[in-house]
Amino acid sequence: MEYVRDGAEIYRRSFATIRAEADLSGLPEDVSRVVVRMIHACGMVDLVDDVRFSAGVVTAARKALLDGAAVLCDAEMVASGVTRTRLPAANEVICTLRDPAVPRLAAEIGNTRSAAALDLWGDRLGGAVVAIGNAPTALFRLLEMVAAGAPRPAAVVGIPVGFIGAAESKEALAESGLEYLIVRGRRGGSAMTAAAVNALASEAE
Ligand SMILES: C/C1=C2N=C(/C=C3N=C(/C(C)=C4\N[C@@](C)([C@@H]5N=C1[C@](C)(CCC(=O)O)[C@H]5CC(=O)O)[C@@](C)(CC(=O)O)[C@@H]4CCC(=O)O)[C@@](C)(CC(=O)O)[C@@H]\3CCC(=O)O)C(C)(C)[C@@H]/2CCC(=O)O
Repeated sequence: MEYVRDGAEIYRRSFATIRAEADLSGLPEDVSRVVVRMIHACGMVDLVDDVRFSAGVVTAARKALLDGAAVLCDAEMVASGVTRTRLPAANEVICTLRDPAVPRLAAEIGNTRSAAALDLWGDRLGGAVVAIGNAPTALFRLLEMVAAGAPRPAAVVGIPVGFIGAAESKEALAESGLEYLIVRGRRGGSAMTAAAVNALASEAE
């Protein structure tokens, strides 16, 4: 069968197609590189219309990663999607969702396991890069924790997907004063979020 078999060539053509079809003209170059990779992960060139970000998010996330910050993820799917070789300082990639304490914590706080898992991030939250790609309740919980005085992360890639709470949690992040990158509305997901972290982690495409 006739198809492209060279991985590097597939990536090159994909990124060229995205840059030809997506209107990236309203984005600063550093954000545009991240959005290209997010589009690459989901195949939707109109995603760019819904991307919102704070002015310093790419600089803040990149500096944090260069300084060795951890990447804190809401779901194993996000953590699995982060390409370790792209991380500049052998950064830890952490997801606490499967910790045996999480179901009990969730019952105690009356929230989902995804939200309760954040309570195990502890001191690692200060200066970290947070990547939330699945659970709106995890993003809400992060904002509650920061509002209650928890250490502030360096940047938040907040792209949970879905119908219940996804849009609202992302709007709340944009209003929080944290450095943020979101996709407004229902769209999001673990693959797109991991792709954003991978773009933030490395200058190279
Ligand atoms: C309500 C939940 C939603 N899940 C979505 C989409 C996907 N979730 C997958 C998987 C495998 C997981 N989802 C959990 C996080 C699970 N999902 C929920 C919760 C019930 C509540 C989260 C919330 O509303 O904020 C949540 C369980 C919890 O108590 O926190 C997961 C932990 C469930 C489990 O396996 O135990 C698990 C995460 C596994 C991991 O660590 O990676 C899907 C693959 C669905 C599937 O299995 O078919 C899919 C992945 C989407 C993605 O790109 O990440 C929604 C749509 C996000 C939804 C929340 C919003 C809504 O409108 O319903």
